[in-house]
Amino acid sequence: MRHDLKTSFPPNSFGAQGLAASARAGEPLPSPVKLDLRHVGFRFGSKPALHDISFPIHANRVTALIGPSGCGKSTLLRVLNRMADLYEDQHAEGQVLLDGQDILAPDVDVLTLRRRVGMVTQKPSPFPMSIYDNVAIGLRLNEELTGAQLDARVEDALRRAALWEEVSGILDHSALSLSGGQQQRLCLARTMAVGPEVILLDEPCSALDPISTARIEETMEALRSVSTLVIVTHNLQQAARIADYTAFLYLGELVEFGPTAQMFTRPREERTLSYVSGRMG
Ligand SMILES: Nc1ncnc2c1ncn2[C@@H]1O[C@H](COP(=O)(O)OP(=O)(O)OP(=O)(O)O)[C@@H](O)[C@H]1O
Repeated sequence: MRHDLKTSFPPNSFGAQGLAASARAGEPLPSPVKLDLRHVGFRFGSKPALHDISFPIHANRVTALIGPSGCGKSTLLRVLNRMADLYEDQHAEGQVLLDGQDILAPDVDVLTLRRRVGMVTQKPSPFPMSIYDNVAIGLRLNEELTGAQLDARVEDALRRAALWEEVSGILDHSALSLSGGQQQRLCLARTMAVGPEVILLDEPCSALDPISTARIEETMEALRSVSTLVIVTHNLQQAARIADYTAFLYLGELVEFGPTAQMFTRPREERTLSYVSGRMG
């Protein structure tokens, strides 16, 4: 069933028409599939959390994962760089093809995978070392750079993460002395610095003020030319502003996936319509 937002929503319903207005216009330009999720499932011990999820993540595009709290957004993001490998009782099923190769296969080198698919977690986790070293550590491990080149790359990553102006004079201070929002931007800089092909962002702006949020959104926009981005967000306005594609999850299932403009203006599913109109929280 197709819906016309103009007739489906009462005038004072939660921002649906605003979302429609701010949704990225039209169809995203075609691009190859970077990650292809095929029948992905996930269990915490015997408790299922994701069921039979299949959709493509397009290269050099931003894909937003939206849905009510507990629907499995973070769990799905963690599947994409095999974070769950750290826990014995957590199990993913199905296939996730990265450039055609299944990253859930047992013989995949997880460290190499995580260099290609970087993640910024919801709760910032800076290393207990200086601000500078937090960003430089991955660069030192992966590339041979002179001191000046390293300095330039650290500065560039911190600028893109909208943090440089706050930390340029205290680069040798402990990262743990930063505020929560600053730590989150530091973790974003750390991930971006090594140039992963895919960047997974779990609520990257949840602890940020509006100015930092706008800077991060600009960064995501710019990163699309070099990376593929997957972002979990509760902020539907943000999804509408920055995502080319949106996947709506509910109770561990994929309800609908499509171009963001379509998801916010002409969703195919009644449940998507309820969620984007604020009738389902
Ligand atoms: N370590 C865990 N052990 C057992 N169950 C878990 C664990 N982590 C998450 N879950 C469950 O898995 C389901 C999905 O959780 P997940 O954190 O992925 O949801 P979410 O959509 O990201 O939620 P939120 O928007 O609140 O962050 C929930 O039912 C949650 O209770």
